[in-house]
Amino acid sequence: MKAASLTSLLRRSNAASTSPCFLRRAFSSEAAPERKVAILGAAGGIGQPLSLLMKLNPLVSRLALYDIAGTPGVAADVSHINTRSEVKGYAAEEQLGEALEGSDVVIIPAGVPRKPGMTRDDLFKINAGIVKSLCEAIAKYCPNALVNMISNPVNSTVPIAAEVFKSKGVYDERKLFGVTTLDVVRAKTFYAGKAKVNVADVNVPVIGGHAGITILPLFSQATPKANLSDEDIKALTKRTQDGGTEVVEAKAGKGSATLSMAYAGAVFADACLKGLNGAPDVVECSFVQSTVTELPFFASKVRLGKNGLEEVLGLGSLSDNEKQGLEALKPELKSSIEKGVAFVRSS
Ligand SMILES: NC(=O)c1ccc[n+]([C@@H]2O[C@H](COP(=O)([O-])OP(=O)(O)OC[C@H]3O[C@@H](n4cnc5c(N)ncnc54)[C@H](O)[C@@H]3O)[C@@H](O)[C@H]2O)c1
Ligand SMILES: O=C(O)C[C@H](O)C(=O)O
Repeated sequence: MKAASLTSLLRRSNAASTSPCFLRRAFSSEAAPERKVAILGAAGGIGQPLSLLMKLNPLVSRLALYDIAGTPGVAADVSHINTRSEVKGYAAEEQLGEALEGSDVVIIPAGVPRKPGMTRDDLFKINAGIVKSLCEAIAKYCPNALVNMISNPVNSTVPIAAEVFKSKGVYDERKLFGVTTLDVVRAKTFYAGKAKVNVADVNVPVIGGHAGITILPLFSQATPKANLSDEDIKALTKRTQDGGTEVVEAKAGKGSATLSMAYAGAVFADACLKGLNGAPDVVECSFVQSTVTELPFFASKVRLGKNGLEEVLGLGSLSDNEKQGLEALKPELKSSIEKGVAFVRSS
């Protein structure tokens, strides 16, 4: 596939929230401001295709690729692509500061993935420490950057990041995002298949968190409307909640979703960049600090703008099953959030 057609794919994926007139300006690199994006974990299963997709994004002028292993090869490879951004690879911990300095957006897919039989929470032991140390560096070198947290368990790693930033005196809730876009991507794909509508026209909000039943797709708000039975909606909900496990099992020990996640991560980072650049009506779902429920963090539709998170949007009206799903997810989400907070406070 030619680079031009991949970038137009990214363009189309966000077309619902932007006017065609804006798109013409935003995707002309001459008009776009300088923006640095850093990817931490850039040589991994997600990191590599995500690096490729961010290299294809004309809103990026500098791309910093950081990993503790394998970065030089990935950076050299990606840097040969004839698109706007200048690529630099950073391979060792002492180079992390330089990788981060001046970043507008930092994307974090660093950490271990699941194997069959594991929950996302089983990754906490290893990934909590990785995320904590990376966030300490972000607090030091680019405290104003928007942080896009991909590393699992997202329900805990986002609170970990918040606590680290608070402890360093740099926390700004408008800058921290748990990336739940893959849940939306899946919900759209599965809904389009069942409803037999064009997937490019589909919108489905997904709320809650990013693990099992904490992932709550709101198919009652899906558009275009389709006359699906309760059984169909239940099956779609379960498939969306189990989407990650479906991939983990299919990969049979060789990791979890990487390509679809790279796509989802690129869509969300693109939305952050558009917001920073002043595009109107940039709306995505994300796991953020929130007051829409009694939980301190929650995924819902959010509006992105020049300062990052401009507005956490309400949940809208829920079906009875969705209301039950919302109450059912709260205890698990609460305990995952508390686990992340406690990890930082006790260390
Ligand atoms: N949010 C989501 O929807 C979503 C989707 C898929 C995967 N994930 C998560 O993303 C993470 C990465 O998955 P993957 O498949 O890319 O794993 P991977 O093992 O293929 O890659 C992880 C990369 O992180 C690097 N890394 C480890 N410690 C690091 C550190 N301290 N600093 C910088 N880099 C470091 C490794 O060297 C490796 O290259 C996992 O935790 C996975 O569960 C999240
Ligand atoms: O399922 C996983 O472990 C990875 C990721 O969270 C996903 O949803 O694919």
